[in-house]
Formats: sequence, structure tokens, C-alpha cells
Amino acid sequence: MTSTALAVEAVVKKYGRGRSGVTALRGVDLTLPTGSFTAVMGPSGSGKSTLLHCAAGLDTPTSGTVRMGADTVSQLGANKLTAFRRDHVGFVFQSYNLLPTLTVEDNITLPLLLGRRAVDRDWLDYLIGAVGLAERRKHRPTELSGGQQQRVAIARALVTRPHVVFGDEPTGALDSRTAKQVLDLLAYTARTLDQTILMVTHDPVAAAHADRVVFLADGAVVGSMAGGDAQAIASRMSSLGAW
Ligand SMILES: Nc1ncnc2c1ncn2[C@@H]1O[C@H](COP(=O)(O)OP(=O)(O)OP(=O)(O)O)[C@@H](O)[C@H]1O
Repeated sequence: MTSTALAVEAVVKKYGRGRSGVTALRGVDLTLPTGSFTAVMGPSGSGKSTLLHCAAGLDTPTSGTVRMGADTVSQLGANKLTAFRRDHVGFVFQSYNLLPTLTVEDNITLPLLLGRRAVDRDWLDYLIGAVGLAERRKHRPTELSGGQQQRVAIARALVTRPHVVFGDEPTGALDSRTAKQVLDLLAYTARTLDQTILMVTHDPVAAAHADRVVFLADGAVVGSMAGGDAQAIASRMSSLGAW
């Protein structure tokens, strides 16, 4: 039986109030089974980043609930939310956000250090090997290519064995060949490590690496597609008036 890693239920997000207020999400439901790789696409301003931020506990919905594992994330106060994100959520952003003074290995284990958790050496060795950086573990980020730096960020996102890894345009800064390697790595972690992934992207080629693409328009889910190729995803985006 598949379990649910993330459940977003009836999430509404409003910014501001009154006439200048903006409703960015209008009652979004989204369920991610454990080990699934989901891409979120939609026109500019459709609410993709807002959804990612609310789902990941970076922001709080105006109403509705977000559950991850046994926790109702949307009900946690600020301090508990910070600890929850550190211990149970992984992030991969377009900018790699690595600390330049730390080695590859120390960047990867930083979330454990911050959470005062022990480093599982076997898991660390496995991850460094899986992201193809076994020869680079003592190197610093400036000695690595963009793709290698993003692979460090992916290992760092996985090191806590999070409920969900959230990606915000994780390949936005990479050339297409390197982007493919990073996306293949994300798909591999979903398939072989049962890691659940939610990725926001503008790129149909990137979205095609996911098992499912969810389309947002004007703050609402307007459809989804499983197993579509880049062309099918692009034509669905065109029908939403995205291009
Ligand atoms: N902090 C904020 N204050 C007010 N309005 C906001 C804020 N953040 C987002 N919005 C508005 O909410 C709506 C959704 O924005 P969001 O950034 O989630 O869209 P997006 O689909 O990620 O867009 P893009 O693809 O351009 O990054 C937009 O109308 C945006 O202007």
C-alpha cells in the first residue's frame, strides 16, 4: 500500500487585504504518494511558488491544511516550523546556496549539525557516491562546476531522509546536458530511495522527468498529466495561455 508523504488540502493563500489584496491560491488540493516525483507548472503568476512555499512550511496558508508525515505543518508555530523544516524537509533551489568555506562533505552534513543529529557515515558515503562526488568530498564549492554544486545541494537535501524534497527551478541555472544529469538524479532518488519530490519548473523538458505534472492557473489546479513527454506538456501549457 502506498503511503502519503504530503497532503495539501483546500489551501487558500491571500496576500494583503481589501482592494489591494491578492488571492494567490484558491483552494488547492494536492496529494503526493511516498516515492513520487511531481512537477508543478503554470503561467507566470499562477501561484507555483506560493504553493511550494505553503507546502514546504516556508509560508503559512490563510486557510486549509498541509500535512507531512504525522505532522500538520500548517498548524506549527514559527519555532517548531523552523525545526520541522530543518529536520524533515529538503530544498533544492536554482542557486545552490552552498557555504563557500565548507567542503562538499561538510556542506552535505550541515543540516545534521544544525539539528544536533549524528552523521550516519554509511548513508553519507552512499549519498556522496550516488551524486557522483566521491572524488570531490574534500573540495570546496568554488572548485566545482554548476552541475556538481547542484548535486552537492541534492545530497544535502537528502541527508536528513526528509519527508519531501522541494525543488524550485532546480535546473534553471544549468545547461541542458547538465540539467538532464541533475533531473535524472532526482528521478533516481524517487525510484530507488523512495524519496518524494515536488518540483516547480517553467521547463517542459524538466517536467517530463517527473512521474506526474500538475498544472496551475490563476491559483487553482486545472489538470494533471502522468507520463507525458516534453511536447505534450508544452502543448498543455500553451492551452493555458502560458506562451
Ligand atoms: N509577497 C507577496 N505579496 C503580494 N502578492 C504576492 C506575493 N507573492 C506573490 N504574490 C502574488 O501572488 C500571485 C502568485 O504568485 P507566485 O509567485 O506564486 O506565482 P508563480 O506561478 O510562482 O509565478 P512565476 O512563474 O512568475 O514565478 C501573483 O499574482 C503574485 O503577484
